[in-house]
Amino acid sequence: MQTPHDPKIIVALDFPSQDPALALVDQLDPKKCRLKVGKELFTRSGPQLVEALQGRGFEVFLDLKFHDIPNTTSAAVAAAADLGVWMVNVHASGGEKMMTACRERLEPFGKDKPLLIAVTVLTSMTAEDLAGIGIPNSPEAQVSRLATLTRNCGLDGVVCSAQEAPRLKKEQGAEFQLITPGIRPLTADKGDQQRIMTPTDALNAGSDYLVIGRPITQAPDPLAALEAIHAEVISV
Ligand SMILES: O=c1ccn([C@@H]2O[C@H](COP(=O)(O)O)[C@@H](O)[C@H]2O)c(=O)[nH]1
Repeated sequence: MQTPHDPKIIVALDFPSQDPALALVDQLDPKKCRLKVGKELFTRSGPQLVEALQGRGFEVFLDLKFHDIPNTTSAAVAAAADLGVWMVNVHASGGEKMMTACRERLEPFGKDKPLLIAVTVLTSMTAEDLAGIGIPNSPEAQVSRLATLTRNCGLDGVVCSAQEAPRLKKEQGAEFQLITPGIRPLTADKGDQQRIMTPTDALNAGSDYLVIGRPITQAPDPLAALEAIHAEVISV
């Protein structure tokens, strides 16, 4: 059962500008969801929007998936920490030195440091896509490998598909956080997502947080869509 102050739903604010994002946010309750700001919205509206969301009482996952040399990436996660975000992420394929540099750079923030998460294999990717970039592993095996690297570097968890959650909880332990996009209620369009799961199945599989965008933001009534998902998952 969820605690009232640890909402499991993270609404992906994939909007082209601040106005439609805030129009939705102003209908939402920070006790029921967190918010994710990704590349499109952040590139348009920047830190000021993140501060506006935090000022409305929401915890923000800054989903910029940093992937660069250790010096650059660790400076970027420190900038995210200065913004006061709840969670920030990097690509695990940036490797051990990069992830370790990021974790170390956040240490001076103490209890105010954001959760540091690494993206494993994007939920839009299949085994064929991995083969296309020279990785012969199945998505599950590649996720598992990158999750082990991530945990060994001392990060808090990974972004993965809920399909990989049972294996990861077994291999990495209960405390290692699993953030899962690719969430699709039964009636929702799959879109470009490949490794998907319903909200209830994802929580039952071991997901700690569900990242949900279009099934809410593109719904005819986004608030009703969120409420329906919230009602579905609150008792899991
Ligand atoms: O592997 C990943 C990593 C990040 N995402 C992000 O999550 C949301 C999902 O949105 P939907 O509209 O529910 O598909 C989106 O912002 C992605 O950038 C992901 O999908 N997969």
